[in-house]
Parts: sequence; C-alpha cells; structure tokens
Amino acid sequence: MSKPECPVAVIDISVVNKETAKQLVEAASTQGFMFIEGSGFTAEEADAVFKMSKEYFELPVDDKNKYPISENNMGYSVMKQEILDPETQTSGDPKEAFNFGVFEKGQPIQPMPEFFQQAENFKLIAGLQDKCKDLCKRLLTLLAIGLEIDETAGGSEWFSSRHNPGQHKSGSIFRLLYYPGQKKAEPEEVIRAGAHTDYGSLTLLFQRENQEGLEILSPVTKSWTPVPYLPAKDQVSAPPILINIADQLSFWTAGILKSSIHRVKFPAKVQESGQDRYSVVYFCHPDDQTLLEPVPSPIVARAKGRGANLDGREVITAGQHLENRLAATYGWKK
Ligand SMILES: O=C(O)CCC(=O)C(=O)O
Ligand SMILES: [Fe+2]
Repeated sequence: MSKPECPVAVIDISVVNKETAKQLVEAASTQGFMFIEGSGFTAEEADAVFKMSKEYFELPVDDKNKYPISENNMGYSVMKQEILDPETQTSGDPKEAFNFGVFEKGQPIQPMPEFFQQAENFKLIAGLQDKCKDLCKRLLTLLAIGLEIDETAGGSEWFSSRHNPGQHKSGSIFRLLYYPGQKKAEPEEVIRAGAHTDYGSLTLLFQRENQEGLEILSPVTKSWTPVPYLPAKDQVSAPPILINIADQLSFWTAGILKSSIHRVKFPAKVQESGQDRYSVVYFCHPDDQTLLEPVPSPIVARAKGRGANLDGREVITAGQHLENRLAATYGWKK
C-alpha cells in the first residue's frame, strides 16, 4: 500500500470491513502513523480552514491574548508558551495555537473570540468538528475489529462507545497551529515543536503542500523520519489526512498500537523559502470518566505485562491521565 517515497502506509478507509481493519492495525502497530484516503473531507473544507487560520493568526497579538489558554486546555497559546519536550527544551516552541473544545449541542464550551463567532467561521468550525468526530468513530471501530475485541464485551464498539465528545466531558480538542517561517535560522537547529507523544487516543492532522516539517521517531527504523505532504487523489477530496495513535490507545493495548514520538522541524526546502507552516489537528480523547483498563482482545491479552495489562497497577481514568500530561507541558501545578 505504501507509496515508495512515503514512509507510512496509505490506507483507504471508505469501506469498513475486516480487510481495512487489518491494514489499519498493521500500520498502527508498526509506525503508529498512517495516511487515510476516503475520509470524506473535501478540498473546499481544507482550503477554508487554512484560510480562516491564516486570517486568525494575522490578528494583533493583543486581540488573540484576550482568550488565553487555561487549565481546560482551550484558548490561545502565545508564541513559545508551550513546551512539548520539557526535559530537553530550554525555551518554548516557536509557534502559536488556538484550541477549541468540542461544541456541546452546537455551542462552544469556552469564551469565543469575535473572529470565530463570525457566522461563516462558526459554521466551518462546528462542521469540521462533527466530521472529525465521525472519522474518529470510524477509525476506532476499525481498530476494534482489527484487534478482534470480544463481541460479548462490546466488540467493534468497544473503543467508540467510550468516545462521546460533545455529550460527555473529554479532552478532545480541535486545534489551529501556526509556525512562522524563519529564513535565517539554521534548519538543523530549529525545533518548531519539541519531541512528544500525543495524550489522547487518536490524532488527525491536516497539512498543506510545501509546508512540511513533521518528523516521526520511527519505531521500525528507530530514526527520525520526515513525513511528506501527499496530494489529493482528485480535485474534490481533501489531501490524505495523517493519523497517529496516541498514548491512551497504546496504553489500552499494552503497547501493541504505537504512540510514536514526533516533532516539527522545518526541512531545508521550507527553511530556505522562509515558508510558514500551518496545521490543523483534532486530538480525539476518550470520555473523562473512562477507565484505562485492558482491552478484551486476544491479541492484547497475549502481550502481558505492559500498559493497562500490568498486574497490580492502579487503574486511572482518561481525565486523570490528561491532567498529568498537561501539567507537565504548561508547567501547571497538579
Ligand atoms: O503541526 C504538526 O504537524 C504537529 C503538531 C503536533 O504534533 C501536536 O500539536 O501535537
Ligand atoms: Fe503531536
């Protein structure tokens, strides 16, 4: 399935069946990253969200700072505020971001900047969040099928039934990111987003052509591997979306599914052109009260001794796990 120049698999998920599920679990248990075709997102939606994002980040910083990120992980994160790799980084990531919590009954759950309240922007954000939720449900169903989860315990619904963003509280976040280009800096020296794993269950990433920068520490080759931009297969569809497994799915499956370390570091081509990078991310999290207990899968059961399978370990909830990770990232007290 992989195109020769692409280090991660490209999987068409338009059909939900055992064959697609097998391909997804194979990719999720090797690189932990994969491109998805057949997501249902359109080129028009992708163009619109990147246009909105650029307009937002061009606003004066004082305006953006009126809605600062708070302990609920929603709002504006100013340049260098976030430190994704606190153990090795001496200063924050050179990027800005805005985090939206998932709307409840079509309404935001945080104070919204006027810019995002404009009817067209509001409709776009709400619509994209809904599509991200649906896509994650489909991916979670496929992963459950691929892991052969016991039918009597919930089968293909085991993961998806624990994800109800917008109905139950969760850490799910829809995020706009902006990494300003820096023409002069040495490419090798500039880390745009420090090495980290994602905190939830799954992450969806939308990126743009000629704005590459994401690298994964491949569990297969153990080396930093740049992830390319893949063009759309036709004029109507959005380009393939990059998916990665995050901590909670890895923990749930005793490490069988890989939550791979990744970072953002502009390649020479992007560095030389001084090009900015914009990305749009959906972090999918289980409902806060979800217990991170072993998954009833024969495949996971064979991998004794790690993650949720560890005997004698205190079972924590998804919400507690997220609180711990955010406290480290932003220097918040626990
Ligand atoms: O912008 C990117 O490509 C990566 C963002 C990322 O890894 C994150 O925000 O967790
Ligand atoms: Fe990430």
